[in-house]
Amino acid sequence: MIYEKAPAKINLTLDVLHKRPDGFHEVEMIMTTVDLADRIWLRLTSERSITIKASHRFVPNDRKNLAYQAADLLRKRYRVNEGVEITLDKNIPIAAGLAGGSSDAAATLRGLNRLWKLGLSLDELAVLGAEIGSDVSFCVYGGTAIANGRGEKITHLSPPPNCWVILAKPSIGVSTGNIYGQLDLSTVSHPKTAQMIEALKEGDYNKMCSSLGNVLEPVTMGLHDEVVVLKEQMERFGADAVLMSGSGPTVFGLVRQESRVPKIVNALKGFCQDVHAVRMLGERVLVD
Ligand SMILES: C[C@@](CO)(OP(=O)(O)O)[C@H](O)COP(=O)(O)OP(=O)(O)OC[C@H]1O[C@@H](n2ccc(N)nc2=O)[C@H](O)[C@@H]1O
Ligand SMILES: Nc1ncnc2c1ncn2[C@@H]1O[C@H](COP(=O)(O)OP(=O)(O)O)[C@@H](O)[C@H]1O
Repeated sequence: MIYEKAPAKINLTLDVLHKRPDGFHEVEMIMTTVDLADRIWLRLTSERSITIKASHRFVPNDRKNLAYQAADLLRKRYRVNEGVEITLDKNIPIAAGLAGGSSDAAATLRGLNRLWKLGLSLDELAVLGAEIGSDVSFCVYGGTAIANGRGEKITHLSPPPNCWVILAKPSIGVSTGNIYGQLDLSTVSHPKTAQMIEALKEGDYNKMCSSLGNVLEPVTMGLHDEVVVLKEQMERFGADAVLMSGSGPTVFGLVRQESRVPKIVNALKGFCQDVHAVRMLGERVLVD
């Protein structure tokens, strides 16, 4: 039995440069992993099947599950004859902009590489991950990186300065495809990506806070007032800086001073059920 941790990511920046002929958007985004994670167990089975056991009622337990797709891809590509039972203990909110499914797929790739003794490097797993979804390559490594292309071209960056991250997810779901589809590139205000890279390099917390930006935030906010209200409340309760992650609807607040965290969490819990206070992980997965 092999165990893998599948952490969530947040977007410190998310910029869209243009729409591509293949329908995807060319992005430039800085992501970092946080200490809110799904837990995954992989067990060899004698039958050649892939079985998913998921603890959450909104998570599919068939081939629609991204962890299933990761196992199926590896099995076919490397002609593996063994089967696997994948048990997912979900802690990351679903369809939240936190890459939960992508991280499960990435952890499955890392774990099966060990269980099936395939001897692949993280770089090779990241290339395979891109076939499953745009965020899977980043999740293979974790840590902090800038992603280009449709999200699969990864350049590693310095970890963020230490702070708390408060995540709050309103009880609505958004479709990533729909949010990208409604983006009007003629009106976007681009985030300060270069300044964010400097902030990470210098370990400058205040500069990191003032460099946060996400071009998808106004799109999701235009569709869901809950996200606008949540961002305003988090700012009012005292987070140092607040941004929506990915295509949303999760909003995160950065807080440097530990003593302020419980107050902000309790205030948010008054009107939002899904609130987590976590640390940035910052560092990459240690392998190979
Ligand atoms: C917005 C981001 C930011 O990290 O994350 P989430 O909000 O999902 O966490 C990602 O770009 C989401 O990546 P991911 O969720 O893996 O997307 P995919 O499954 O590859 O694509 C879902 C749909 O989103 C759109 N899409 C995705 C990526 C991209 N660069 N351009 C796009 O236009 C396409 O319509 C695609 O059909
Ligand atoms: N392992 C998984 N965990 C969560 N959702 C999954 C998984 N596999 C497939 N899905 C599907 O992917 C959709 C998006 O889920 P998720 O990855 O949590 O969102 P996001 O990309 O916004 O972070 C869900 O609606 C769910 O049906």
